[in-house]
Amino acid sequence: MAAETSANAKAYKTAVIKIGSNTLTDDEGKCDRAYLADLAHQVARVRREGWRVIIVSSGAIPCGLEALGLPLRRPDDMPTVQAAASVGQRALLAAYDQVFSPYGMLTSLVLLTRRDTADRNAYLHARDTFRRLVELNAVPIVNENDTVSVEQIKFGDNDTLAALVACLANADRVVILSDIDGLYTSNPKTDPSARLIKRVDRITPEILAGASGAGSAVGSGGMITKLTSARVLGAAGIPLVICSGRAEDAVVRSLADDPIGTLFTGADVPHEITPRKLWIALGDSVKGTLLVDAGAARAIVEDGASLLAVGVKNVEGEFEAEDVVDVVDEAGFVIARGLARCSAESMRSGKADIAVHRDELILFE
Ligand SMILES: Nc1ncnc2c1ncn2[C@@H]1O[C@H](COP(=O)(O)OP(=O)(O)O)[C@@H](O)[C@H]1O
Ligand SMILES: N[C@@H](CCC(=O)OP(=O)(O)O)C(=O)O
Repeated sequence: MAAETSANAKAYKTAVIKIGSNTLTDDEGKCDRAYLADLAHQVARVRREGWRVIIVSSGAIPCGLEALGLPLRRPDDMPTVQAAASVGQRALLAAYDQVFSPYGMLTSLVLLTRRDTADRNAYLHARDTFRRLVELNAVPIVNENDTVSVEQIKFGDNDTLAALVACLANADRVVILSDIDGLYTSNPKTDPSARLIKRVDRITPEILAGASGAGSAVGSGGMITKLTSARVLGAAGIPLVICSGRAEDAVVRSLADDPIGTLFTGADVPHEITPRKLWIALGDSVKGTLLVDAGAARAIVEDGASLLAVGVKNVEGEFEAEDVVDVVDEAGFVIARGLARCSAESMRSGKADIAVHRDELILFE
């Protein structure tokens, strides 16, 4: 496959396609090779239409359990989970290779933990590598490095990882292939009156209130992590489609603007998301919450100002300076995420001046 030069780097669009474990496995919980073959066919089609594709694939753990002949449900002990991920990641990549190579598509493997994008240098390396892989026309298969991930450096779900990869790769669209056919007004598995929402221009408090966690023993994150990812992608101006991975031609339709699932349109005027801001948004875990008054909320959202401590009405959680905190408005809606300039204790004691500097604040609104 010929490598492209950077001179024609804009001749294609980049899609990040995230495939959940439920989508990738059959009813018994085994890797569904027929499904992967259909996926490869679809990827080959969209590539002919000018898309370059990065796949964020779950499924290492179930595929490892299958290969090891272990019961096909998530083990309780971490060493078995991590060993299964190690065996399964290899098996999964072999399965991808088998279905992609007949189309002349070359796969690559990228396994990440939070640590790999945690400092600016590591982040920039990851960004450059993704962009180069896409330029070289490879199909990167990305997953969390479950074999070495421990709690402190875990993304924990591939929805977050997909959003991070999309921002790193400067993607034009993200598709989440899920076990559900889109975002509903509430979880349809527990609420029969839930309705599918076909288009979302803004993620409102009502939409967030209707989202809950994973709906199966295999999936992780559920709709909550998808919506957090959607907000970051929205701020970056990257549209997202969430649809059923099992719907016919799901990938082709999602990239062809043929209505399917739920489309999150993203901001018309994207915020500039610097590497540091992206890391704040997705790279670290949130340690506390700052509830701000209406004036402070307006100042940060409308004027792009820093968050001053006088505007913070309540500080929740115990955090130190440089920890990640959510900024919520008086209704409890998360409007931004940022790095605390000082500890929770100093904010409560009124000693602080700036609570979060604007260069370290990512706005979701
Ligand atoms: N508002 C909602 N709309 C749709 N699904 C929801 C909602 N709230 C929670 N869910 C749950 O999220 C699940 C999808 O996420 P998840 O379990 O992580 O699977 P996957 O990895 O296949 O995407 C759905 O099966 C559903 O049970
Ligand atoms: N990294 C794990 C999957 C984690 C995950 O997010 O799963 P899912 O919610 O099914 O997309 C694996 O490869 O099995």
